[in-house]
Amino acid sequence: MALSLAIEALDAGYGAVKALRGVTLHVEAGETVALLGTNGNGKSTLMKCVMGLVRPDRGRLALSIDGVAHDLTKLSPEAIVDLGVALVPEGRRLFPKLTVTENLMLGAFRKMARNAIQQNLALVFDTFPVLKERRSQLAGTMSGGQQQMLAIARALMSSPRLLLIDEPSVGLSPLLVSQTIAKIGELKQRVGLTVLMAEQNFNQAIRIADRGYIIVHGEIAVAAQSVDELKANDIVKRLYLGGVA
Ligand SMILES: Nc1ncnc2c1ncn2[C@@H]1O[C@H](COP(=O)(O)OP(=O)(O)OP(=O)(O)O)[C@@H](O)[C@H]1O
Repeated sequence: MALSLAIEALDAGYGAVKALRGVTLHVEAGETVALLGTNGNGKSTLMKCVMGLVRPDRGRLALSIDGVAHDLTKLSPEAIVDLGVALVPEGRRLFPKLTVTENLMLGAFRKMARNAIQQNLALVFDTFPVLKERRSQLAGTMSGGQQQMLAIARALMSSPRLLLIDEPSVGLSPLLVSQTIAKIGELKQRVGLTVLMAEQNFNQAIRIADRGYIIVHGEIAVAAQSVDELKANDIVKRLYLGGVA
């Protein structure tokens, strides 16, 4: 199944707060695209728009699945999950008093066949052995890194083709950030996912990204076709690489 995402001239916000202005961005099937920006620049809002959790004021938001376009602006979050999109939210949003397995089961969706759920469970336990070892442990008692793995694994339970990952590095030590990013890269190879990852951590994100965008004050300031192009950009040098633009 070939799935791609196209966002054009998107405006979104919260009343008087204009969080996104004229955002145009695309993610092609099989790509890993980084959406880079510091706090409050609109990354989470963009992810929520794709999931149907925030309704845009203007613009186009569409998935193409095997050449058939689906307008996401009119669909419920459940219908968007049904189409093969899943979000790993910022701050994980796990259920701390539920076990690892219970959290995972909540990621599977209602209409899924029992054997598909079992297959997904086997896949995530194989990908994240620590979750298998700790499957009966309460999510809230696990380390930050393990909780991030669980949040990613839970999103995988709905068999997504497009995974949106919102700031996987938040609250993790440098080593755990590195391990989490490597795991996302590994997963991508393994399951053939398309990934849009919001990150503040430029150097970690570009380890697995094919290309990236820089978002500043709700607008796309840089759209680069490759990581090399991103690194050579003057705005990127100024913001992330300590250079003088
Ligand atoms: N529920 C909300 N109500 C009002 N304003 C909001 C809401 N959520 C976000 N905002 C504002 O929208 C803007 C974009 O926020 P957003 O969370 O999308 O940015 P971000 O780049 O993901 O940063 P962060 O990492 O802090 O989440 C900010 O000015 C923020 O204060």
